[in-house]
Amino acid sequence: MGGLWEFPGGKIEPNETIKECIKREIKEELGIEILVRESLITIEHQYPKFKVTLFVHHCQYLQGTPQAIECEEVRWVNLLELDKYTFPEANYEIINLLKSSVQKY
Ligand SMILES: Nc1nc2c([nH]c(=O)n2[C@H]2C[C@H](O)[C@@H](COP(=O)(O)OP(=O)(O)OP(=O)(O)O)O2)c(=O)[nH]1
Ligand SMILES: [Mg+2]
Repeated sequence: MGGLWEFPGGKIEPNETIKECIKREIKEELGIEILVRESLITIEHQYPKFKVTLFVHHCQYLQGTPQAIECEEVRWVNLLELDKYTFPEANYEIINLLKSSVQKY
């Protein structure tokens, strides 16, 4: 979404599971291998012009060096640093949940 930071991911293809989709998108967008783990949350969000359902999973890094293959820039940040970045509206629920599920810093 123009000018905003996003978590890597993308649209599900026919005959693909959510976990397969996440693994494929992370490979396509960042060039790294991950293990897709448990669901964190599913969010339905209505933007002014369209509606999305975001299936958010915990993921474990396996191997590779993250590269900005399909975006302008990639950054690996911790939860505190996330506050410095502007995300699409639907993402704030994810970020708040991540923060509340981690021991207070
Ligand atoms: N990837 C991603 N998409 C998000 C986030 N937050 C959010 O609202 N979205 C929305 C924007 C898009 O409508 C949709 C995901 O689309 P996408 O642009 O990543 O899809 P894609 O990788 O398959 O890309 P494309 O084939 O359309 O170019 O979800 C986020 O943090 N990451
Ligand atoms: Mg994408």
